Amino acid sequence: MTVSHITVTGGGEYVVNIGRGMLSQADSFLGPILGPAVNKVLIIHPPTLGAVAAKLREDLRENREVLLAEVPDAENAKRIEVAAFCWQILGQADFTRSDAIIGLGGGAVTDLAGFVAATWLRGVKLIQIPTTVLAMVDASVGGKTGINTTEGKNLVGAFYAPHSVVCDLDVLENLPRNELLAGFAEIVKCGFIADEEILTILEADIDRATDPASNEFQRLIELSVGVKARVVSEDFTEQGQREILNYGHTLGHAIEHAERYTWRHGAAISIGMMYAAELSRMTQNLPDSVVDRQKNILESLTLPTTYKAEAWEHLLGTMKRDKKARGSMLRFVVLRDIAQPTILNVPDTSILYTAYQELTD
Ligand SMILES: NC(=O)c1ccc[n+]([C@@H]2O[C@H](COP(=O)([O-])OP(=O)(O)OC[C@H]3O[C@@H](n4cnc5c(N)ncnc54)[C@H](O)[C@@H]3O)[C@@H](O)[C@H]2O)c1
Ligand SMILES: O=C(O)C(=O)C[C@@H](O)[C@H](O)[C@H](O)COP(=O)(O)O
Ligand SMILES: [Zn+2]
Repeated sequence: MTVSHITVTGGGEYVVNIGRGMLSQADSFLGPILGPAVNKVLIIHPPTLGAVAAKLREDLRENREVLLAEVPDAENAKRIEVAAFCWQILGQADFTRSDAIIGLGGGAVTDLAGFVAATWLRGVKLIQIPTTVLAMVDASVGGKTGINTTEGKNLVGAFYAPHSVVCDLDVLENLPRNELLAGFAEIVKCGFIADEEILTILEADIDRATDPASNEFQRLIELSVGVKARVVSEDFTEQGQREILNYGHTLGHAIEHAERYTWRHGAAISIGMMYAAELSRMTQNLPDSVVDRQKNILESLTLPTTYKAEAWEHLLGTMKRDKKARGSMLRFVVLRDIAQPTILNVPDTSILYTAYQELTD
């Protein structure tokens, strides 16, 4: 079993383990990570991972009590009612501050599990076991946890770092292809905001790059986690630098809201990144070649890059609730060039509409 380790220091020091075979030796690998003081573990998981969760429970239960919380699939997990369901299980099982929560699932579950761990007794040990590409490279690392409200995406949450992250690539075996490709949107994001090697690997051979069995795939996971780890270690609570991880998310989150959370996060972010690139071309002189390069890479992953013209007013209204906004000032992450992100303050929304017109079918 070869496992690489990336250390993150934001919000406490922890390790992201990336490799294969870790879950097949769950007790010998996860036991020491949980530690001897943990008597009870709650594994929060979606229905699709019921069998994986049950196996994990069998492997871990010899030395501790293990409970399962099956939560609704995908974005339906990120609701206050679901957090309350988890709190109820923890309360009824007398979970104390020396016990632990495992988030086993995609980004929706790791966001929820993180929020539950941050809020139960004001914080219990959290181990993230991401099971989608997106959750491995992004959601499980960095400690942004949260749920949605009727008004928008991730509007309630906490910064709460995990104790450890376990990315076992073997778990991706049954991940549907469209989910796998959607996760690549965040990998592309890391390439454009911080690390051109990611783009080079994607362009060299997209089939190998997206094959979970290939070395290129593992390298992309490691490079992307590396980008995230560096950024969140510098700025855990998003006082500045961390905002670059929001490239493509201002419009992307508004699209997710407009689509009532039925779209994959990565698909919405793909369009959002094209929008940010158009804004960058208009305001930062981002070369046409970079905008075209981003479009080509996203299209090679079959990710969407255009959206409905008639949606603009609704999207603009939702973007005003973006966490980067300050008063009536919308703020966007834009690029001066590859790996040169900066913030664009937008007092006048006319420029936003002009850029949007470039995206419409
Ligand atoms: N906290 C952060 O920093 C951060 C970063 C990026 C995204 N996010 C959040 O992550 C969420 C999106 O995450 P996602 O794309 O992983 O989606 P997701 O969690 O909804 O999972 C996608 C689908 O894949 C299924 N699935 C998960 N693992 C599987 C597996 N191994 N095999 C088969 N099916 C599997 C799930 O049941 C679900 O239907 C969004 O809510 C987004 O806001 C958070
Ligand atoms: O970790 C971050 O910081 C990010 O912005 C990563 C994003 O990919 C992620 O989607 C995050 O959940 C967005 O957070 P939000 O603060 O814009 O809600
Ligand atoms: Zn994201």
